[in-house]
Formats: sequence, structure tokens, C-alpha cells
Amino acid sequence: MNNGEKKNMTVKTFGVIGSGQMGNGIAQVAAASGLQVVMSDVKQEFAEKGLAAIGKNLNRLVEKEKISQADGQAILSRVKITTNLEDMAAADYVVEAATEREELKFGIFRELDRICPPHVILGTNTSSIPIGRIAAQTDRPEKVIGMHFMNPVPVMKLVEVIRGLATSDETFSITWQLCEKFGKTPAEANDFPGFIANRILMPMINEAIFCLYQSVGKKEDIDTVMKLGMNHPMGPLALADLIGLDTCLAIMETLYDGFKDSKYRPCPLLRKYVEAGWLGRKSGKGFYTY
Ligand SMILES: NC(=O)c1ccc[n+]([C@@H]2O[C@H](COP(=O)([O-])OP(=O)(O)OC[C@H]3O[C@@H](n4cnc5c(N)ncnc54)[C@H](O)[C@@H]3O)[C@@H](O)[C@H]2O)c1
Repeated sequence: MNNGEKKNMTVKTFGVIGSGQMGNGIAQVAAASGLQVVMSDVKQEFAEKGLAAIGKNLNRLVEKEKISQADGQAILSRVKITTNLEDMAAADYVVEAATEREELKFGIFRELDRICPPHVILGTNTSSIPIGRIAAQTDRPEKVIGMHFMNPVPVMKLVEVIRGLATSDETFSITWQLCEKFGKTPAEANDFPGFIANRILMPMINEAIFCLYQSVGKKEDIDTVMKLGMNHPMGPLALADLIGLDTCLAIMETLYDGFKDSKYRPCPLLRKYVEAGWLGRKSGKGFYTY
């Protein structure tokens, strides 16, 4: 048994920053694996909404007889919510899943570096912001890593584990094993804008939005072509609504900034929707109405 394996067993309390769709999903899988979870957000109502989403998800699993009612209650009871970042002092491992804005994440990592004991690993669920840039905000860059879950977290098997330039092998190994403990399949990526998943996925979604923008096809037809023609479970526009159009735009901006290649320019229609507050499912309207 190497050091990483030994240390992994000492992770008992798992911190999650952000109680949105990704944060509450990550909190749910961590609690389901037996860990105590502290989940934060900036407002009590946001944290409560995240906790309620976990409760609803677990109830659905009970109804489908995937878990017992007692298990559902036990999982939920392991998740504590807070609006005070200082409460992350109790965590052995923290994953940040706050809004995809670089300055916001930088601030969170500077604070976490002050609050958390030096041995604690700080993961980020960022979709595209370079891990090295986030790690540079801390005095522990070797303990900063990308832990990129897919949406919806309780359902999707993949976690992309991203090594920053300074990420240590021990940090990588503990993170990899945590993914497995959560019942996920990790895949390793290096630190380039968009990593693997969004480097490939997001230009496809952006191109689907260009097809709509240039009237190549109606939204339903664009989605039908990709669903039935390429055997994708969802069309790209419906998937963009699920991911959140603000998140999609932020990822395209990161790809465009990072590579300075015009093929990554965000479609003006995507920007227009985001500016109008049409963010997809989470706001009730995106390419489709919910
Ligand atoms: N949506 C997806 O499909 C998806 C997939 C993989 C990764 N991600 C990434 O996960 C992260 C979160 O995305 P999401 O879809 O859950 O967004 P979301 O908008 O649903 O949730 C973000 C949450 O973070 C909270 N937040 C903002 N600042 C905070 C702070 N300082 N402290 C604590 N909480 C704070 C917000 O109030 C909000 O509740 C982003 O980095 C995104 O790129 C998203």
C-alpha cells in the first residue's frame, strides 16, 4: 500500500463549495459513499435549495427501490450546509464547485488556503479554467487538482482528473481513489484549456448554436440530427440547456482566451441568450422552455 492509499482512508469529512447543480450532486455522491459532507454557498437559501435537491434525488432513488428509506435518510443526514467558508476547516478534502468565474474561484482558493490545514487537498470542479492558474493562488500548488464531475453527478460515471503542472503524484492518487470510492470511473487529463471533455464537447455545442443562428436548421431538427444520426442521448442544444448557457459561454471564452484561435469564438446567439438571462433549465428558459 502506498502513501496515497493510506492517506485516502483518513478522508472522513468532505467539503463542497457551491450548492448548485454540480455542488449538490457531488455532495450527494460523497455522502452516499459514507463521508460526512459540509456544503457551502453564499446565501442560506441557496444552500437549502441544494440540500432540498439532494433530498428529492434520494427520494426518487427510494421510490425506484434503488436504496432503502433508511439509507436515504442516513445519506441526507451526513450533509451539513453552511454559508461560512471557515467551516471548511473541518474538511479533510475540499472540492470547489462555485460559479465558473475565474476571479471568484481565485478568491475562494486564497481563502481555502488560509482556512484549511496544510495537508488538505483542494480540488476544483472547474469546466475549463487552468488548474495551474487556480493553484498559483495558494501556497500548496502540489495539493491542487481538477476533479471534474459530469452533469447530473449521481448518474454520470465519469470524473476527469486533471493534473496541474505542480500537482503531486500523491494528490493525484488520493483523488483518483476518491473517485472510485464514489463509484465513478476516473480518466486522466493534463492542464490545457477545456481539458479533454470540454475541448471536444463545447465546440460541438457552439457549432450547433451557429447552425441555429445561421438558420441551417430549427432547434428540434439540429437536436434530432445529432440524436438519431450520431446516436447521442441528447441533442447539443438540449444538452447546453442542461449544462447552463452561462457555463457554456464561460467555457468557450476560456478556450478562446487560452488558444487565441478563432475556431473557439463563442456564437453571438449564445452570448445574447446569456445576456437576456436565458440560462437554460436553471432559469426556466434557454433554447427550450422548461
Ligand atoms: N453545469 C454543468 O454541466 C457542469 C459540468 C461540470 C462542471 N461544471 C462546473 O461546476 C461549477 C459549478 O457549476 P454549476 O452548474 O453547479 O453552477 P450553478 O450556477 O448551478 O451553481 C453555482 C453555485 O455556486 C454558488 N457560489 C458562487 N460563489 C460562491 C462562493 N464564493 N462560495 C460558495 N458558493 C458560491 C452560487 O451561489 C451557486 O449556487 C462551475 O465551475 C462549472 O463550470 C458544470
